[in-house]
Amino acid sequence: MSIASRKHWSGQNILQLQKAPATEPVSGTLSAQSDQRTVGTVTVDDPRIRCTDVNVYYGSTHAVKNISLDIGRNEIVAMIGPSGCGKSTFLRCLNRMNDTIDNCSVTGNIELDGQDINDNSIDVVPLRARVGMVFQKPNPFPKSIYENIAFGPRIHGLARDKAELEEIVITSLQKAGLWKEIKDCLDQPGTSLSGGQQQRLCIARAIAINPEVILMDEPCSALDPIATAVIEDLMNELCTDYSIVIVTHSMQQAARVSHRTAYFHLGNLIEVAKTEQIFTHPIHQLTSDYITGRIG
Ligand SMILES: Nc1ncnc2c1ncn2[C@@H]1O[C@H](COP(=O)(O)OP(=O)(O)OP(=O)(O)O)[C@@H](O)[C@H]1O
Repeated sequence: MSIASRKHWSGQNILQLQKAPATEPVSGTLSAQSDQRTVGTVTVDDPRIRCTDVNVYYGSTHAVKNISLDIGRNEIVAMIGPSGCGKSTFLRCLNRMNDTIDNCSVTGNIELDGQDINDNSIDVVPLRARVGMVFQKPNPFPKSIYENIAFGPRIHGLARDKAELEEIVITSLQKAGLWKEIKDCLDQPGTSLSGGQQQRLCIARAIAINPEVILMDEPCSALDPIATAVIEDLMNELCTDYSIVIVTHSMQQAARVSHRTAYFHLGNLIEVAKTEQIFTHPIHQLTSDYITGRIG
């Protein structure tokens, strides 16, 4: 399905809002001075992930402040906001990637299918398979295309034999929209692919270990517009099987791909709402200022 034929809003009205003169007051918004409780509904029915009162500290720096947010099943949630507002830090909480950072501590509660992911009994290796991650810069292993995909299922024991492993490799590459392009060169290094193909290889690698959620941290920032459009179309297809959380600096991208958008500012989650509403009728003054380019 192409971006144009998506069932959710495709972002046509953003520019209209961005054209508003910088001095024009935006009616019906809360003032920037009001308290920083999140505007909008942070919960959804039967969430895949439920975050409650999450705080993250780097030493004495309070980077994420008391954030509560649900991620629904088959939902794409975009996180937007100015540089340094805590989007990536919050994203990394969802599969405990912050555990790898020395002075980083996380408080609050994060549940995946009702299970506390920070509980002592949780093994982060299977957790990170269930909540996969795609990074800003494609990072294929220095191995063949085939091995990039086969490695995860092999170490997680997902295939009983070679034939099953091969089937996982093929299915994952098909789901990532890469199979037709590379089916005749599976032995070539993953690094020999173009940037956009490498990013889809990384998505296929995440898919191969049966994730429930895929986290994407600016997955298109190193890609050209055509490769970006391919990834965006792919996200639209993948959300029939997975929940997706994407951090993006591109409001147009958030508008095109996401069902809900969360606006972050200085470590706070300011507002969360259906994407169309955020970009056409934001409630909070800070959201409105960001959408209209007054802060950035
Ligand atoms: N490893 C780290 N050690 C110390 N402080 C950090 C670390 N990573 C991030 N920070 C700080 O935490 C805050 C939030 O950073 P984060 O990278 O999460 O923001 P962001 O919204 O994703 O920014 P950007 O859009 O620029 O990627 C910033 O003040 C940043 O300097």
